[in-house]
Amino acid sequence: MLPTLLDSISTLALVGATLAFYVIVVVTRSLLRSLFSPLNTVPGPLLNKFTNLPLFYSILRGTYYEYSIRLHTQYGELVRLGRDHVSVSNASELRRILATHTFRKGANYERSVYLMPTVFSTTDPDLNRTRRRQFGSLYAMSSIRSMEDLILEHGVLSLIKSWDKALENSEEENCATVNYHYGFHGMSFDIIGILGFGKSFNVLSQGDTAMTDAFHKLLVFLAMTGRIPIIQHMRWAFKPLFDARDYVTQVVHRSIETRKAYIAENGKPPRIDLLQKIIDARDPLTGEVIDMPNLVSETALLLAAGTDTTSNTLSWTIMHLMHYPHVYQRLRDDIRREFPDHSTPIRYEEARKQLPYLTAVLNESMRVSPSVASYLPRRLPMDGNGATVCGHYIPHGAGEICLGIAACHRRSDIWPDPSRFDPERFMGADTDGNLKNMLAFSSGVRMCIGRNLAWVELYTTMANLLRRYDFKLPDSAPYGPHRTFNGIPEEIPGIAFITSGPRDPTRNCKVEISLAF
Ligand code: HEM
Repeated sequence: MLPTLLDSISTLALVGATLAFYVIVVVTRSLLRSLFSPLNTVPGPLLNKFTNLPLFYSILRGTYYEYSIRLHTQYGELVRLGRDHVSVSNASELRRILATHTFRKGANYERSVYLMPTVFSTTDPDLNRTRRRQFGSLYAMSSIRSMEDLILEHGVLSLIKSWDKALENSEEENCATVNYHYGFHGMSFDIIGILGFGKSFNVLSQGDTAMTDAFHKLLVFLAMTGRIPIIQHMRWAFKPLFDARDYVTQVVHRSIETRKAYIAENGKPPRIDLLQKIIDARDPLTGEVIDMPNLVSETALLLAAGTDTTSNTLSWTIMHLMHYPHVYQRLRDDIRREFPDHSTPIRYEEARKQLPYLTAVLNESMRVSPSVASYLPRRLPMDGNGATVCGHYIPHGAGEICLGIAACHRRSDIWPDPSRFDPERFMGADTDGNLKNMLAFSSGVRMCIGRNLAWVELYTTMANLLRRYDFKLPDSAPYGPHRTFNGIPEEIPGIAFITSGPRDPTRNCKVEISLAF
C-alpha cells in the first residue's frame, strides 16, 4: 500500500516538476524575447513590450479604435501596440505600405475564412490579383450606376416609405421618432440583397430580420473559430452559430441556383446585377470564371463588406449633423436650393456635381469616424529583409504592422482641433492635400473595391433624406450639442469589431423627423 502511495506521489511530483520547468522555460524565453526585441525602440506602454493582452482585450471589447487613437496621441506616429505589434499613423508611410503586395495582410485574415478565401480575406497576392481582375468591371462606377435604380428603390426610397409610415402612424402632428441607425442598417442589407442575392431581404419593408440575425451570428462564429479552430468540430455546443452559418450558406446557394435556373429557362438573366456579374466574372487575362464554392464565398462576402460599412458611415454622418446644427442647416439648405423639385429622387451624379458641401460633409464624417478602422495588420516583407517604417528598422520576424487609420485621421499636427467635425477642411485650397491624409477606403492594391457602390449609397441617401425631412434630436437624447468636452460635442461611443458603429444604438440613435414640405 505504502510503496504504491509513494510511487504515485513521486509520479505526481515528477509531472508537477516537468510542468513547472516547462512554464519557467516558456516564461523565460518570452521575457528574453521581450527584453531583446528589436521593437523595444518603438515607443509605447511598458506592458506592451511583454504581452499582446491589452491589444487583444481592446479587440475583444470592440474598443481597439479608441485604444489605437489614445496610444498614437500619447506616443507618436509609430507605437508599440503589443509584444509583436506596432501601429503606424503616418499617411504617407501607410500609403507606401499599402501600395504593393510587399506587406501582405496579416495572419488573422486567413483565420476568419468562410468556406474559401475571398478577394478580401486572401493573403495570397496572386489570388487577390486574379479576383480583382475578375471583379474589376463589376465594381466600376459605370457598372454600379447601371444598378442605380435598384439602389434607390431598395435603399433610400424604401427608407422614406418606412419613415413616412412612421409619420402617418404617429400620434403627434407631423412628427415621429425613428431610429436612424436601424433604418440605415436595414436599408444596406436590402440593397445587398437585391444586388447580390437576386431579391431584397425585406429588412426595411417587412421587418424580416432572419438574414441580419443569421449574418451577425456568422460573424461571431468566424471570430470564434478564427481564435479557437476546434470549435469547428463542436456543433453540439454552438448549435445556434452553426445553424446561422448553414442558413447563410443555403441562402447564397439558393440565390445562385435560382438565377442559373432562370437563365436556363429564359436564355437570359432577369437583370444585370452584382449576382449576375459575379457569376459571369471572367479573368481578362486567362478567361477563368469562378467555381461554385468560391462563388458562394464571394457572394457571402458582399454581406460582410457591403452592409455595415456603409450604414455605419451614414449613422455617424447623421450623428455629426445633429451635433453641429450650423453644418446641418447649411447642408439642408444647399440640398433644398439645388433640388427643389420633389417629384423625382436625387441621383448620385447630380448630387456629387451640385452639392460640394455634401462631399465635404461625407469626407469629414469618414475622417472623424472611419467605419473600417479596426485591427488591420500587415506582415513584414517575405524577402526576409525587414522594413524601415517611420525611421525605425523592423527586422523580419519581429511582428506585424497595424494600419492606424483612425489615429491618422485624428493627428493634431495634420488636422488642427482633430476631434471637431468641420467640413470646411474639404472645401478650400487644402482639400487635395487633406484628401491625401485620408485612408477611410484604405489605399493601394488592397484598397476598398466596393467604394463606388458606397459613394452612390452615401450621396443618394443623405441628399434625399435631408431634402424630405427636418431632423431634430429628441429632448432626451443622451448625446448632442448640449453635451460637450473641451468645447466639442461628445461623440456617441463607438464599438468596433470589423466595422465601427455607434454603441447602444437603441438608446443613442433616435431622431425626430417631420416632413419639410
Ligand atoms: C463607406 C463604406 C466603406 C468603407 C469605409 C470601406 C472601407 C474599406 C477598407 C478600409 C478596406 C481595406 C480593409 C483591409 O485592408 O483589411 C476595404 C476593403 C474592401 N472593401 Fe470596402 N468599404 C466600404 C464599403 C464597401 C462596399 C459597399 C463593398 C462591396 C459591396 C466593399 C468591398 C470591399 C472589399 C471586397 C474589400 C477587400 C479588397 C481587397 O482586399 O482587395 N466595401 N474597404
